[in-house]
Amino acid sequence: MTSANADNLFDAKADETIRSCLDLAAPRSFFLYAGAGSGKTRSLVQAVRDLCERQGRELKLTGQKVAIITYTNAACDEIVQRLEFDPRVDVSTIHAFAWSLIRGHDDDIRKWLDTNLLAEIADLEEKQAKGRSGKAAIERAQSIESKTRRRDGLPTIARFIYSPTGDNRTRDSLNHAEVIAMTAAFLNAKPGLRRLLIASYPILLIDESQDTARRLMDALLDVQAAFPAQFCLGLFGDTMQRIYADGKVGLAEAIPETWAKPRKAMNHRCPKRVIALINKIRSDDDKQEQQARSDAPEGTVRLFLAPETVGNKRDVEATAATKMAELTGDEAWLPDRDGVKMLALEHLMSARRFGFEHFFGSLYAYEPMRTGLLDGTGRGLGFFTRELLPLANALATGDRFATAAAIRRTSPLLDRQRLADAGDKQQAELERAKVACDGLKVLLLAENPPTLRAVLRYVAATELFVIPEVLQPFVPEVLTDAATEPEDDASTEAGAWRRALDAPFPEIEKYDRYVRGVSQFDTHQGVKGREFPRVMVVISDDEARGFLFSYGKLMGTKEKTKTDLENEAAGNDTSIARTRRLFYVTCSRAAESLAIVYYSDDPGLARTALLERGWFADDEIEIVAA
Ligand SMILES: Nc1ncnc2c1ncn2[C@@H]1O[C@H](COP(=O)(O)OP(=O)(O)OP(=O)(O)O)[C@@H](O)[C@H]1O
Repeated sequence: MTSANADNLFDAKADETIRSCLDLAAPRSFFLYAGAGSGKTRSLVQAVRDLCERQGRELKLTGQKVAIITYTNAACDEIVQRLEFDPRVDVSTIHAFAWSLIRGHDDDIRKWLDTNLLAEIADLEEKQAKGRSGKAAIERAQSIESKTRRRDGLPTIARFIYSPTGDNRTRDSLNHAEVIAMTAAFLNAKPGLRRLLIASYPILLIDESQDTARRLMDALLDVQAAFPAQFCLGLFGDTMQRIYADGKVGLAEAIPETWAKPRKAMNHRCPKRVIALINKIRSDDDKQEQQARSDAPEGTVRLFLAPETVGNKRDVEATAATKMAELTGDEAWLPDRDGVKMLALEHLMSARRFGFEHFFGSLYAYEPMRTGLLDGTGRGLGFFTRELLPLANALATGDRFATAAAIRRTSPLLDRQRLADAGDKQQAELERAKVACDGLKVLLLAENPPTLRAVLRYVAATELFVIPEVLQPFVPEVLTDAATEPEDDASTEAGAWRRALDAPFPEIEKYDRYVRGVSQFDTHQGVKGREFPRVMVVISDDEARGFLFSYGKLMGTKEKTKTDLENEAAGNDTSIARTRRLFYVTCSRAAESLAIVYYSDDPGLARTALLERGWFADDEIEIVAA
């Protein structure tokens, strides 16, 4: 047997254990505990495929299914495809799965909401009584009012609705947290729902279980404890990769003795040098060590240090990328090649680097829009990304078919009924559409790209597309009230749009690529479960402005605070532990080479601290720009 083949079998025992657990006649629950790149997702897919081969007939006869819960919609699609759309398997996100269990239980939902809203209102009123007047008090009063209104309206709602991927802002809709909390509560309190769950899904597998909403995880653990012989709960995860606040702390310790606990110790993804680094990062946590494949390349890791105060961060990153190209001999590292996955700490850092900050930052400042902005479904966005952008691209390349297709889809100018009504003036109508497109092309290709506002007005004047309601206030030259909010009012949807419309049109394409996940950029959290040949991790505590993570503390340039020490002593999570886990996730995405660009408050001190800790060798650290 060649050594690479032997590597494939290195953790075969774990797969064998999982295989024996997935048995409809004698199910056994299990927790697969394994580090990054160890093939957890691969094991999951293989185990289900194998089960379908062995007992697929039984599943078909009983109508029972295997349920798989993944973390993201992209991960769902990936697994569905790898299982070749097998109808005996239901793959969904936790939110979609939870909703599938409780949807239609409208009376129970109403009762739960009523009790929950009452408790929330009581809590707010108590705070209001104690608190001082000011902005927080005004917001609390608004919140009390809207919750009271929502509670009063509950009896009139016949059917509650929910979209796992949407904003859920209508009065009959539930929000994400409510669906999770409700499902957990119903599973705890309603034996019928438990029985329905295990009868429909005798096997439930959860990928990335370390980040699964803890309330639901607890409820599922309880169901398993009540029906150990009828229900197999299979958890795949890595506690070192718990990066969302919602995940269950201490999951590994909560697993009952009776469960199988297979382990995998080989990392099939990363080169040797990256594995050595992530083993070091992990050594301050649970000390689990991974082994590289025998055919794994050595790989390259570099830490580029620069001061937080450096003038142009993009120059630093370009210098680092060029240096990586030299070191690895891999030209795909060169800055203009788009071959590197750039991981920033948060979305605004990506928007700044990729060049869509004006548009994105303006809308991102308006909190209620964030979910819709990040998945591209928010009000008004489709007008730019799904209607205008395809037309703009078609016009820019002179593709007449694509141009016709882009306007035919939704333009009122080519509306069938309208053309039919035009009778012998049909030709004139078609000519109007052509003239409108020609004018748009001139506008878009002008030396100075137009603002979104200019494009919006042009489209309204030519009737190329229907203007969505949220953008209508910005069409007239003399603005209506909604569009003339104070300059800095980011707390309203109209205020956010007013500023976003000042962005140049080319930002739309970048924004669109970013949210579709096909750009070079992503966040540290956004890439869990994925892998890329070349990864650049960009770190700047100042720029991220977050309080959840602190690379300064992790890298040894900032002291732990009193709260950190207290949390550590009490066994609670700390910002250092959180940051360490996030760093472990990002570094372990690299399949070939890894660059870390770290903007530090004290690069010299960071260097000394990291050398002492042995994370990097002396010649692997470079201080760029002073
Ligand atoms: N036994 C194996 N032989 C060869 N390649 C493997 C094997 N197991 C996994 N791989 C490859 O290693 C990579 C990582 O696998 P996978 O994504 O399933 O790991 P994971 O444990 O889910 O990772 P992470 O926790 O880091 O997201 C993939 O490219 C996969 O195809």
